[in-house]
Amino acid sequence: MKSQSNNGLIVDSVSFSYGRKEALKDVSFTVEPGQFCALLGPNGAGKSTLFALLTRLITTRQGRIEVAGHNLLKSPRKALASMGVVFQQPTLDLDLTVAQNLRYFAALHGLAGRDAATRIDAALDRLAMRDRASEKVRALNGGHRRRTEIARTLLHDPKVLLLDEPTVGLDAATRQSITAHVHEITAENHLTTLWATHLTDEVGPTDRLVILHQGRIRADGIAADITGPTPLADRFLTLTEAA
Ligand SMILES: Nc1ncnc2c1ncn2[C@@H]1O[C@H](COP(=O)(O)OP(=O)(O)OP(=O)(O)O)[C@@H](O)[C@H]1O
Repeated sequence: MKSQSNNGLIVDSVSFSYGRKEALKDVSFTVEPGQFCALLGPNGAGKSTLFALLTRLITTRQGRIEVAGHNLLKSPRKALASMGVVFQQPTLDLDLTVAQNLRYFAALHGLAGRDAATRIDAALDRLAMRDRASEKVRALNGGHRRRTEIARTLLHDPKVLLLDEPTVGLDAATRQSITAHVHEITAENHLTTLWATHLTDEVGPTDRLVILHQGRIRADGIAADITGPTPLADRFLTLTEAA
């Protein structure tokens, strides 16, 4: 996989250690534009460490990361500008309305006036949140807060979407609806989406699937090809039981 490039996401031979603790060991995979890729791993697999590297909260010189054709180490601004991120912990201001949260974020990206308003309306429409634009986030349930965050991350027209366990704490129906929204957005806008989760029911048979365990990739391919006739939950247990 050396030195090839695409407009999606490339993770090439990436390793990272916290002191002597190796959290990622020679991790390589690529996600193409238009693809929804589930990054599935149990607690401690290294998902958050990989997200921290992808968003440059931490850095490593071991390996290469490319985002929408931009090398994260050499062109961090362009790489980060191409990226939309939903972190595991919600980052909305609870005392602002949905629209105010989005307006603030748009301003951070240099978007204002009619352009910002149009983008905000379109993003809220996309997540079926337009009728809640003037509600304070504090009044929303967990699912609507997550939708607001996903709408917010679409405002600057990112090419690559990163979502770190975005359904944590939500009920099954809400998780299903948010997963479906993100699949649709990925296909419609030809986005490259990386969705970290430890829940096998969030992975569809046609999804791209990367299974991470103890910092190493245990499987990479289309989910149905990885599982064969075995249910994913069972296959996942087998792959992650092996040390
Ligand atoms: N700051 C840190 N210092 C030392 N070790 C760490 C640190 N952060 C994470 N680790 C270790 O690195 C490994 C990977 O952790 P990471 O949080 O990336 O996994 P994860 O897949 O995101 O798990 P979770 O689903 O529990 O968030 C784990 O063994 C964890 O204990």
